[in-house]
Amino acid sequence: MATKAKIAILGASGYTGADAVRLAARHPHVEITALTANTHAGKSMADVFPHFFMLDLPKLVTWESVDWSGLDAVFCGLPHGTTQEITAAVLKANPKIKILDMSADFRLRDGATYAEWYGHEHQAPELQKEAVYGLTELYRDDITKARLVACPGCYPTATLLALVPVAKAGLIHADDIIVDAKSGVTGAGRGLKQNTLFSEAGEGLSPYSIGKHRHAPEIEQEIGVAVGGKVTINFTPHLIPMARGELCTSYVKLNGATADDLRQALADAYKDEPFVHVAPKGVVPQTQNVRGSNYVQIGVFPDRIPGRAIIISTLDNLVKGSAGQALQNMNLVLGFPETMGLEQIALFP
Ligand SMILES: NC(=O)C1=CN([C@@H]2O[C@H](COP(=O)(O)OP(=O)(O)OC[C@H]3O[C@@H](n4cnc5c(N)ncnc54)[C@H](OP(=O)(O)O)[C@@H]3O)[C@@H](O)[C@H]2O)C=CC1
Ligand SMILES: CC(=O)N[C@@H](CCC(=O)OP(=O)(O)O)C(=O)O
Repeated sequence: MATKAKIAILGASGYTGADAVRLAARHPHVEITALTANTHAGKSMADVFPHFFMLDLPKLVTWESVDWSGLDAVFCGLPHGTTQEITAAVLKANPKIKILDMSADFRLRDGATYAEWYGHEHQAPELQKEAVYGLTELYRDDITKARLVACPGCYPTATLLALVPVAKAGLIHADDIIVDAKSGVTGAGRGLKQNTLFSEAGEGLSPYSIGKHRHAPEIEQEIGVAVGGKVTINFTPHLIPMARGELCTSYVKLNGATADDLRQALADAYKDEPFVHVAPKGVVPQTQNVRGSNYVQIGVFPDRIPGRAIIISTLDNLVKGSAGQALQNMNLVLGFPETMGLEQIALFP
């Protein structure tokens, strides 16, 4: 594409939308043409996010007032449940536009599973069928051809990148996986919530949605695709007192393999992947190694219990866990080099 691609970012007054702005603003082939908000519509981006003082950005408007003609791609950083009808309206106005959805609205492939976990029938079932699951490293070819990319949640991205290659190779028992996950509080969005107040999240570690988090069926769906069968996993997320970052510890039962075999299988699977780093033996992944970057780091360790291993994976929930992966997918659907605009090194410490 010779001229710059024109993009809109829906939900730009939220955390994922703002990180999409941060990344897209420095992408050499992108022009940010429209930014939307709900309660913040009418404000400038610098009013809502003062750290954008150096950028000349469009004013925040409601999504209904955007002119979709002439746009090449749209990032959706909207609460789950709101994106289905908005996406349908956008695609009706411009059927050629590419959608990079960061919400959960199009990730589950099965309508009944969606209704069970999200409490209502899907509002755009045809689009749900059309959507491609946007975990870049697993579905690159399909994403390249897609019009609607359902970018995975932060927990599924971290977990699936750690587990899919070893489950697919039969090195672990896919029906005996325990995932213990921790997320920084930006994972819960920018809206005011009691549990993300500094006084309540700042000095504690809180498990939530124990045994029933809506990302469990998303993870099960994709491990199920990898092994060709139905699987159930045990998944417990925790809110941890840091702004951004996520770390998942997966406890697995080995199927005649060793921890070294798992590490080698992961290293082989990701040897050409620009954003997945399989740590050498003994190197412990930590959130600081990936904060602010689009990288994922994975480490494998033998368990003291014979026949078991522990896989640790970490990412930044607002980058590889949402806006970065969406931009990576935008690069694919618009034909730009996949890593363009995404090669920032982690902000350490
Ligand atoms: N935060 C994270 O780490 C991750 C989030 N996600 C998903 O991405 C999506 C966005 O998350 P996040 O950025 O954290 O959320 P935020 O709550 O920070 O932002 C939500 C955005 O959506 C706008 N909005 C809210 N309601 C409506 C509506 N009814 N119609 C139109 N716009 C609306 C808000 O506008 P206003 O501010 O003006 O009210 C705001 O711009 C969610 O689906 C989330 O689950 C996915 C992966 C990681
Ligand atoms: C800390 C926190 O609250 N995290 C969010 C997950 C963020 C995310 O990835 O949610 P989506 O599936 O909607 O994209 C949660 O547990 O619901």
